[in-house]
Amino acid sequence: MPDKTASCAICGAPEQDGRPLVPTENGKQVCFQCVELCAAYMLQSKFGGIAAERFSDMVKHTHPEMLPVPAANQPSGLAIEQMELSDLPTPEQLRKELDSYVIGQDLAKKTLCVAVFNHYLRLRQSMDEGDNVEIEKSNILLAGPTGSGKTLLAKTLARILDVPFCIVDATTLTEAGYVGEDVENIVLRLLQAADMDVAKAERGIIYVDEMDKIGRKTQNVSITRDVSGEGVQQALLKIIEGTECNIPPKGGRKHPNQEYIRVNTNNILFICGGAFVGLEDIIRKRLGSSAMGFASIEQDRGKKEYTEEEVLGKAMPEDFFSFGMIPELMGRLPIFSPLTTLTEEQLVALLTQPKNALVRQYAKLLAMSGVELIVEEKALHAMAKLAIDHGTGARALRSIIERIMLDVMYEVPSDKSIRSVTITEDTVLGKDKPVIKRSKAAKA
Ligand SMILES: Nc1ncnc2c1ncn2[C@@H]1O[C@H](COP(=O)(O)OP(=O)(O)OP(=O)(O)O)[C@@H](O)[C@H]1O
Ligand SMILES: [Zn+2]
Repeated sequence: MPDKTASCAICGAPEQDGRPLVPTENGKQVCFQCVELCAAYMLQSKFGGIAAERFSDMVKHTHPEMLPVPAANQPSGLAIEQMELSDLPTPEQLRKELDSYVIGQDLAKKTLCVAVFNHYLRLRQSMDEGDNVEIEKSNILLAGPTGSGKTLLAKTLARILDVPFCIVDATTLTEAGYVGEDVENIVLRLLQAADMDVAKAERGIIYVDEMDKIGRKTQNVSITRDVSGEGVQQALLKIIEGTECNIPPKGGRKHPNQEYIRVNTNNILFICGGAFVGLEDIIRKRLGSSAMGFASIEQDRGKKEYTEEEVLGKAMPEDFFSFGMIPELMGRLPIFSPLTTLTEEQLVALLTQPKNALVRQYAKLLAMSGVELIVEEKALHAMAKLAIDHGTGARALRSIIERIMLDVMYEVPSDKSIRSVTITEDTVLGKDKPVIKRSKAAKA
């Protein structure tokens, strides 16, 4: 056992708040933060940021006593069920937190924060007895182009609230009895994300992606059953509106004589997302050319043109019917918010501003070898333009920057003389190499 006056052999921090130091083989001790830092560094350099993040997540569960004590009054990190009403982050606080991870998408952020806040108010209320005004669950539908941040928004909110979260691809689901994934399995996923803690899972968030791909195909004259369409929507509907599920603990097919875990989906918040390509046109058409069309007389007289976000913001349930969405399901997704295509400026911001922005990640990796990374403004714009050409939103940025940084990341660790690396517009366009500065000693 470490003695009372022990301190970390790496950073010198004393043992505090009953957080034990980790004994090493030579009799010294290190603090857990240093252990975690080293492990995260090794994982990150070998397997990337995801591995490091997973490791941190795992530590949270296996060694909660080792973690820094959360600062008082900090909204994030507290389990919802332990929160006093005054501790529940307000929509405004949620929004601020989201802003440090997600660029743009103002309307979606606002809508989500209000909806999520109300959802957890509802949850608290259902725990109070003798109440008779029942607040209905408000699941959320997000529509917007691929790589615009739908999944990121849902995931980030779940992390801020510290509730279990899982992502499900709607196209992999089938109704019970068909080949594919049973809809109930998505509840199992959430349960797994909650470490099989049923009470915790029942307060979690499930993000269902690719909702626009499970439309019923009425136009289809085929006599084969519509396995991926309406049936899946019906099955989803049941879970979304709230039902008692019997989950086989190992997943897969149900067997008789198997023990099930009962999970009630009443308080699980569903956020559904899809690209819904063409939605904007459908809404413009419905609203009529006199109201918003390109050739409208008002517009000729100088009335402003409606933006993508403004038009999508006027979406009604019936606009989704032409995607084959069944009315009952739309009725269970009463809150809707559009996301917009990220602009060049927003993509540039995305590269540099969020806490885990790509450029920041590379800068940090290089800094660990004592090398400074400089990315010129023009280079950032060139990357954004390339990403726009790809048409996959922010998703293209990662592969673009990875390609640019490959040689640098390869060379730097074995060349101790390198002091800084500058990425120019020409580097991005493939016309030139990154500009590398070396220390004077090495030059001479
Ligand atoms: N608005 C944004 N702000 C910051 N990062 C973003 C934003 N949009 C997308 N990204 C980045 O791009 C990646 C893909 O985004 P995301 O998975 O949220 O897209 P999506 O809208 O869900 O697309 P899809 O419909 O294809 O699932 C994310 O990992 C995220 O880092
Ligand atoms: Zn230390």
